[in-house]
Amino acid sequence: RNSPPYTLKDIRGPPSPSFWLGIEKVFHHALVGDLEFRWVREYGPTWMAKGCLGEEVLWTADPHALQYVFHTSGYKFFKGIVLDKISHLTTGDSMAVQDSVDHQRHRKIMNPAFGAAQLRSFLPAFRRSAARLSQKWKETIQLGEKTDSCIINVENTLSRITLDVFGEVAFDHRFGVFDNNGEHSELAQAFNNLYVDSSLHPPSWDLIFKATWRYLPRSVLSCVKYLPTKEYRHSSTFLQTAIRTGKALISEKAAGKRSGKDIMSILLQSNLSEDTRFRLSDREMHSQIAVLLISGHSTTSLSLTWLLYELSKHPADQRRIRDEIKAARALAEARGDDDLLPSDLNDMSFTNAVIKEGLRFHPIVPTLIREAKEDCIIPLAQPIETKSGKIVQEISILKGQGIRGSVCAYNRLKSVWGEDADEWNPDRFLHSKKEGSSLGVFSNLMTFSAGNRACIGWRFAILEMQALLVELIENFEYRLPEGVEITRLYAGFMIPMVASKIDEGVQMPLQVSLVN
Ligand code: HEM
Repeated sequence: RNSPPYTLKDIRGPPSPSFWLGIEKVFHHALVGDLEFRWVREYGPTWMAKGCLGEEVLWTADPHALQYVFHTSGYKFFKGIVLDKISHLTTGDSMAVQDSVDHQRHRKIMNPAFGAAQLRSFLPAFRRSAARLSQKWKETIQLGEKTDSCIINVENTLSRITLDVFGEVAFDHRFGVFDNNGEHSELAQAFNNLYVDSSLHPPSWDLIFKATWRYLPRSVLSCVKYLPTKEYRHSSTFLQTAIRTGKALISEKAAGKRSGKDIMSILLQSNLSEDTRFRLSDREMHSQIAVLLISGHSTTSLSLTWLLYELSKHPADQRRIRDEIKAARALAEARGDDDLLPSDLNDMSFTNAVIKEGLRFHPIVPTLIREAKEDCIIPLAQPIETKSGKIVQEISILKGQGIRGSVCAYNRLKSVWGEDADEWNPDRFLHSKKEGSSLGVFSNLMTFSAGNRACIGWRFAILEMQALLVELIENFEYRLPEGVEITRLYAGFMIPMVASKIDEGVQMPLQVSLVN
């Protein structure tokens, strides 16, 4: 080592506006990414910022630091008491709150349901739901004043169709949310505004309250769910609904009413291990349904929503995708196939480059939170200057210190993506020399995280995005409506809202026209 290990105290970063709130309040009110992009410009890809009660937190977008924290260090970092507790409130004893050996046990049972071959069998269901969505938009347009175009809140319909298709492929169950706007679905109601209620613009008292959790005994923390605020009430209601739904689905399967190749059936099958130590308990199994519901549909629908937003600003890219679809369809027809196969979707190089650029530009999980379980040294790819002017290439972290992995800032690092990293340019993925990924599970992006806790559903998400995007670009053109300003806010996920209509909740109104 050519320099002594520097601790968090030595690392430069933005000044803290207050001891009580640190940068937390400002962070939760800023447009997603704006502060982190600015801090990277000012301090380099690694900096220190104080959280509530003066807590020193290391923020990093540095590829080596991210690789170490999320991948090579194994289970040396966990999500921290606050995130664990919040995840527990909404997903019970799911894999999202497990650590070390238990987490490995959960992943082992879940993995078979997310293999590439298994996922390919979901494509017809994705394509059917894409066709339903497209039919619905056509009807909406034809009923409108102009008959060839109208403004559609694409976020709302995408979120409902992805929940329905998730019910089908994950549980062999029809939630029926898409057709009736979710009015008769207890589950859809439980989802309604879940993220906004729980995480948008948290009040100061709550940020400070959460910062005290690390000092509270577990018995006190277990009472948090009874707090009469929107966040805690809504999270508990969601969990109860999801667990009730899970129990009903599992008993239907046990009674032989449903069977098949859906995710739940494979999970139940893979939980039949002879050795009970490797099985999931009933409670863990029900909780898995909650985590799958939370992570399995709004993630994809929000990512697609942001992608359509970006395409609305880049009509030439829409045309290029449409040309590619035409060529792929011609090949499929020549083969005698009615629809595109997974291999056709994978061969559409520009369309896939657009999906990658969308995931790079708008990662819906913009920041990942971790806490060190033991002292360790974090390596840096890009050296930084300390407060005393030393240039350092590693930082010493103590047990209990917090880390924020800045996915949005890493995804725009010039050293990784080139000088035009802040611009939308799908072609970068066509011309990049390096194939495969060196960080994360997909295309060198951190969007699905990395290592043993990386997104288990990333292949699922890509296939579903391909299937929906092809339908939605083949049939429609998108533009931003006049005078509408979309804003990116943090509510657990990066959500879109209309700047002047925050009180209307999550939405992405786009001008959608029929393709001539
Ligand atoms: C574009 C869509 C998606 C994105 C951007 C995304 C992103 C992520 C990220 C960043 C994590 C890591 C969170 C952390 O470590 O704090 C994660 C975990 C997870 N994701 Fe996804 N996800 C997507 C789609 C999906 C889908 C479709 C499923 C299920 C079908 C899914 C299931 C999960 C699960 C179960 C975990 C927890 C894994 C664990 O703790 O081991 N995700 N996802």
